[in-house]
Amino acid sequence: MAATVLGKRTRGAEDLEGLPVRTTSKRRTIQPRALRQDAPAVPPRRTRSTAKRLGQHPDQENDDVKKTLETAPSKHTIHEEQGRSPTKINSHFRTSKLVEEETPAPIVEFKTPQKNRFRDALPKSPVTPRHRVQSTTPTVAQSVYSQARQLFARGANSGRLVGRDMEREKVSRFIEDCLESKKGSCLYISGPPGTGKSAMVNEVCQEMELSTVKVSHVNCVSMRSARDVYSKLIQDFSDDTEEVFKKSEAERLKAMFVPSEQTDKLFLVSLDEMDHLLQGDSGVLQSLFEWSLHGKSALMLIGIANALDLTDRSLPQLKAKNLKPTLLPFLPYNAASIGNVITSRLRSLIPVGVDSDPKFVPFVQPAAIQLCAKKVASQTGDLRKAFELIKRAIDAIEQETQSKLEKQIAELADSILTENKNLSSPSKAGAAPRPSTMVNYTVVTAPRASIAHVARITTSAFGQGTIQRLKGLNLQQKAAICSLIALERKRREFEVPNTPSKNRSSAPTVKQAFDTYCTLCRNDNILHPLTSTEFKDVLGNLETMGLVGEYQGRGRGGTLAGGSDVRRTPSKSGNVNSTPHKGMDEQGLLCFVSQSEIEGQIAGPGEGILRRLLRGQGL
Ligand SMILES: Nc1ncnc2c1ncn2[C@@H]1O[C@H](COP(=O)(O)OP(=O)(O)OP(=O)(O)O)[C@@H](O)[C@H]1O
Repeated sequence: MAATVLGKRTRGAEDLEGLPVRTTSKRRTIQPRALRQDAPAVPPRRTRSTAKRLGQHPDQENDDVKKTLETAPSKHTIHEEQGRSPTKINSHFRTSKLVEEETPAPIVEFKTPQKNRFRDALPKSPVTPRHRVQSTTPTVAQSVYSQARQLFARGANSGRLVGRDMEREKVSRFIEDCLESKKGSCLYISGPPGTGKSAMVNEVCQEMELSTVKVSHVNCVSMRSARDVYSKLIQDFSDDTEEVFKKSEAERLKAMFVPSEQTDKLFLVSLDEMDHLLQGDSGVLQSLFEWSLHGKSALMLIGIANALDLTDRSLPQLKAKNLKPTLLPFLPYNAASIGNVITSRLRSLIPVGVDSDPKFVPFVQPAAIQLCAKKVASQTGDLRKAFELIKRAIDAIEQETQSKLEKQIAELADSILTENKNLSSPSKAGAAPRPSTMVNYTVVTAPRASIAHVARITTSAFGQGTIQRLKGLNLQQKAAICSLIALERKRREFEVPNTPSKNRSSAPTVKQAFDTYCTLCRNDNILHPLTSTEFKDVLGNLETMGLVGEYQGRGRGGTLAGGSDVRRTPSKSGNVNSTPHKGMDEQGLLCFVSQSEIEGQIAGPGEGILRRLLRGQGL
């Protein structure tokens, strides 16, 4: 027996000779080739060139090799050897001293394989996905509408604030004055939610040179208690760890904000939603205001909340001490300002260099923006609400466009199948219009949300159904709706059934609506009609309520309700304020109220008049 490097005892050549061959294990019966006396040595491989050098014909050489291979143990034998455990092979070679001497083979190092042979076969072990992997359809997920939607998502950073120049100026001046005088002060900004207070303070602070000032923006909603504000300010401003155990946080802050000695250090603290601090210890807010209004103050304090009189009401001691913060109220946005913000955000999506009409607004038609703006301005003036509505309008037009495309594709597939069936007819496949896909649309060409989309959305968003709004109408407003419904019904009756008619895809104009209204009113002197201007004002009011809307034309695959008109002629699209007025007589008009809805709401005074108008006799 001989020992292997690993100390395992293996059988030497001598031992092998004396031992009986076990027939049960085939592997063990096979002797190493080197030990087999009958095994001829495998000649070294020779190439054609070496054969030539030796003066042999290459084919003769091949013959020799063939013969040798016939007599030599087959490759299989070698495989069998290779199939052995490397440890065994290793020990085998070490014990074959004789062989080593005769044929000095290169030392081959056999590594003991790890148990798991294929452990490292893959660079990363595969993991079975736990959830269904969803493949998103690029046409929908990455459509051109996505970027528009993102612009109106909550917290989206979408460029500089639009308008609010006076407020911007006041905030900047407050900070500049403090910097110049090297003295702190206090500014209290109030206003309803979504009026741009926080955004304005952040923007001004970012745009100003405040490298010499220590700045901290605190959102008081995120503070668990009023005292947490102290901790936050200490954390942001103080690097003096020595005083931690000597003084309270309030004392340390006071020493910083009202320094006993003259110092150039200035601190800027903005407290957003600061009314939250009043729920707990109002002393914290009181102290901060007092420090900022102190004669030696180094604290520029900007407090932000909704209530205009918060400082007077909740911090009465300030008044008692004759300390008055500068007040800056942010008034709610009016319809024009809301419209401007939305328009400017949408227009920011038009790529630089794209030649477009300066009045063109992508994704949402100007009239629809105006309706949204008017709606929001009449309710809260909260820009966030307006953004939400526009986002939903974009969703709606995207879905509508997508389903239209799918319908077109289905129709195209149908027509191809029909043509294939009828092989005798010449193929028109080449002539069939190819439906475009969502990815083919650009910011400029994508169908836009219309006033009808926004009307539908505002109706559900403001929780007031059509019925509710109809109830609040006066007689003339109801009369206008009744005559519009009568006119539309009459137009439908004149249409030839089952033929795509021009009439069906167009809407009555404002002029037609007015003429109809006058005709119906004068019929048996039912009602004294309004003048044209008065009638248009009535339509304007109804439009603001989302009961009627401007017809936007058919455009690219547009529908009566939500069609897109990508590039309308300036004369039509120039009407940013979509309220019908003089010169807009040819403007198409849509009524979003159905006959059954108005019928249910015309009970009471003037019911007879309205019913007769609705019947449309004499048209
Ligand atoms: N003039 C503007 N131009 C563009 N975006 C604006 C404008 N005003 C407000 N916004 C946007 O409206 C959203 C709400 O603004 P902000 O948070 O500043 O309102 P706020 O008055 O502080 O409301 P709250 O009182 O609820 O905190 C933000 O996304 C902001 O970017």
